[in-house]
Amino acid sequence: MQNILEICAELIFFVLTFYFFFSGAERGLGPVVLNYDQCTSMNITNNGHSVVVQFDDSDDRSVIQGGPLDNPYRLKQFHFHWGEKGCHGSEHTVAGNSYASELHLVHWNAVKYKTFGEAATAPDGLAVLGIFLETGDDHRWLHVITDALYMVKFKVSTTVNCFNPKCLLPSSLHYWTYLGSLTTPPLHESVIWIVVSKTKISFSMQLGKFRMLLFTGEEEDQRIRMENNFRPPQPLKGRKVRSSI
Ligand SMILES: NS(=O)(=O)c1cc(F)cc(F)c1
Ligand SMILES: [Zn+2]
Repeated sequence: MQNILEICAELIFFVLTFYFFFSGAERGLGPVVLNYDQCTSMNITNNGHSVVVQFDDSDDRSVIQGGPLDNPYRLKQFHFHWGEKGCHGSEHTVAGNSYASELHLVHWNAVKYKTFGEAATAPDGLAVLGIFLETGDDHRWLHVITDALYMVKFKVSTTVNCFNPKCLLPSSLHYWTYLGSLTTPPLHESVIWIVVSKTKISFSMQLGKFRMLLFTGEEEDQRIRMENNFRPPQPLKGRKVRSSI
């Protein structure tokens, strides 16, 4: 009887070791690598929800790869979420703490899918790099974007040439990653989230320029300020969050 129990215990130990070794739970996360071309930005748009800078994604000139990603993902656009005051405005929190704003760099899996729209509905379709913004000294390169915001106060678009968003990113990209969803409707569960742990972008006067934007168009009677365009964090519901550190 004793021998049978010992054999069962060894068998269970072997199965669990095999699972953890091959499940990837222990596999280290490598660095995330950004290869952005200097001149693929096209325009900046107030789309009535946020301010979005869109990129030419017809080829692989601007991609993100490495880390949790199995192949390169093409840069499509970046946009921001922010609050009306204080340190509320980010869509992720760290140990329960939120930040004034959060930058999202949106990429799509052009290796597996033909269009962004198709990728946006697939579980491995999108990779969004999230960077926290906090109030402090104004950021030397963010002004290239914030100086253009007056041109898109209403729901309009204007050109932006040769803006490489890599200038907004921290030097060391330590991150957390998990499988999640778009944070705005249609909320597709199609995002590999990569949230940078070290805030880099600080802004104070510049944040005020985001809060001067309007949700409404020039032709509309109402003038509604664009603020609090963030979705509060949602329950993890069993999602595994992995750390690169
Ligand atoms: N906020 S988000 O990055 O999840 C996002 C990205 C996107 F391309 C479209 C969306 F509706 C929402
Ligand atoms: Zn977003």
